[in-house]
Amino acid sequence: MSQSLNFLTSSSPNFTISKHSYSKPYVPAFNPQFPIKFVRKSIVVSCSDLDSPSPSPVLVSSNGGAGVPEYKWPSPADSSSIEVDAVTEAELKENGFRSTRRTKLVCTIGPTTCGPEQLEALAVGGMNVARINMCHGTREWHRSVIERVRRLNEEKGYAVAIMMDTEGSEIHMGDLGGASSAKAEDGEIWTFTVRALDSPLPDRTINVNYDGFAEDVKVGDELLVDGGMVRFEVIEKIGPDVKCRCTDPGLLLPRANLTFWRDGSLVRERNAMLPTISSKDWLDIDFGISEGVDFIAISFVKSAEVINHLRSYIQARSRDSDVSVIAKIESIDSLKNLEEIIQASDGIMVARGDLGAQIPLEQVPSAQQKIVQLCRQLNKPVIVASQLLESMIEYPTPTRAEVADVSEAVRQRADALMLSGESAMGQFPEKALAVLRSVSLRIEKWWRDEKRHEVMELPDIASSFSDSISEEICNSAAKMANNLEVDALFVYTKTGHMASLLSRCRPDCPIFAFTTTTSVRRCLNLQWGLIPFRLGFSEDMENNLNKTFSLLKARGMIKSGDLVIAVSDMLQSIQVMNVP
Ligand SMILES: Nc1ncnc2c1ncn2[C@@H]1O[C@H](COP(=O)(O)OP(=O)(O)O)[C@@H](O)[C@H]1O
Ligand SMILES: C=C(OP(=O)(O)O)C(=O)O
Ligand SMILES: [K+]
Ligand SMILES: [Mg+2]
Repeated sequence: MSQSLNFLTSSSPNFTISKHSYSKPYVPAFNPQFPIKFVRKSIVVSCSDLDSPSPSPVLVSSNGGAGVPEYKWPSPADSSSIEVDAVTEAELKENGFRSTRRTKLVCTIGPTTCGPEQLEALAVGGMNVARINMCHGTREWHRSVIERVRRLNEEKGYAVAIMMDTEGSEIHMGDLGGASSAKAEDGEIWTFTVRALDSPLPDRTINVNYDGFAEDVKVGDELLVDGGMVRFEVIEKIGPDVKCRCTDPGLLLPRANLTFWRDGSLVRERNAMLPTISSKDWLDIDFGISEGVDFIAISFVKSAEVINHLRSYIQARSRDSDVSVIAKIESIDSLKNLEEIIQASDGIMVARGDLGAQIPLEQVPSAQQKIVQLCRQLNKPVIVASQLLESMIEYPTPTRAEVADVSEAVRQRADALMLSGESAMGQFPEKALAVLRSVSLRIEKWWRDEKRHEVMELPDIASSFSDSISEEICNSAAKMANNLEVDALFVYTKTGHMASLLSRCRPDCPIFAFTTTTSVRRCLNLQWGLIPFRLGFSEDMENNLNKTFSLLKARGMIKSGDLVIAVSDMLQSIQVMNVP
């Protein structure tokens, strides 16, 4: 029979506890405003209806470790079962709590990964979120990807969430008349035109999507493709055609972003007035809502206003769905209005591709650090995106510099890392994902081994007294978890808020987040350190804990003696206990 300490927020004298034996003194760092009552009581494990083992995904074939392991998910979940994704469950069983990965992984799906087998390989490889980029492909293509991911989740027990990324209305090239790329050589003259041309396009001709392009550029301007991957100088304007000489050769990719620079600064003429959400974007957003995507990422956000507008639009369109809105930080304006944008959004993407085309490249790392830090302070998940493993589009191993870049993002405790071209059209999507996974695990292990608890000033963000209590509880529980070296934090949360507050503290142990709805569970996929479970639970915490213990034990995910700390948003308490 195990003991638990129930810390209620009412008045009582001091009490000391320690791991397992409760003998070593430990003083929890509670806010003195909330005197704590420590109630010593035991938990009775006699939930007869729950004691029977619940189904778990069965590994049908592992393919000798070479291919995609095949899992079969048994009968649909009933009210007494617990749902966790098959990959996490296998990891937990194999490696135990401590070594589960904390940093989440997002993969852009494209031509090389849209098939069911490739999607499954990514799911097995640790993809938490699949991103579809509405810049490319047709809605039918995207719909089929969404359907395949959904089917995998249902049939094989994964929990991959879906993020739809809007095109935005910045200037970009056309689709190269169907070619997958075009090489621009030094000194070559290319024509950039706003004329609607039929495919195949004349040689060395590029369509531009923005009608004002030919009027806005001036002879002598520098034209940057993809933030400088290829550069041209404008040498002549002939009506709708702009002749340019290539000054930095490189590969032109379909629909690549275009910026133009004059006297060393980005030119923002009428293109700066283009709406953040274009009419095509609105149709894509309608598509995303009706397909029930989990996240909508908005490109080139300039201010909080557009995010607020989109939110009310989503609410009006679908009262019962909760699509999370992710703001992409990739423009000068978004940097100016950073805090208000973060406050207004459900999450942020550091979209370094376009950001690096709008501010000097050497400013991108400090901008990233600042955004990641601010997001954590304001409790919003943050994704670091673009070119993390760019060379792996072509090569099976990353460069040392790329590994260092990934490590740095992990070290900054970003919630998630994202693959773009590496997984969308590269030759080694699974290998690239494996690199993200192994580098994340290595850095996370290193800081645990070195006891590098992240000390960060976390400002109070609560807007009500009740929220303040939740926040204090989570801060204290996370600190206790580190000091007591517990095996896991458990959080019972209906909206996911309390789970995110724990994640914000970046504790040393994994956070098992139990939530009642599938949509909340999928959204938690993006947040650092959270292992989301779907579980029916009641207001009765003791019952919830017993139920969870027996279900998890039956599945081999925890064992007697494991030390856990449990918090919930129904009963504002912290409980410390060994699994009975
Ligand atoms: N749905 C798709 N269909 C075809 N190609 C795609 C698709 N999604 C992504 N890609 C390819 O992968 C590359 C990298 O993806 P991403 O970074 O999302 O787009 P972008 O390069 O436009 O910013 C794209 O440039 C494009 O070549
Ligand atoms: C992620 C980004 O956006 P997209 O790939 O849509 O251009 C980026 O610019 O870094
Ligand atoms: K996009
Ligand atoms: Mg971008």
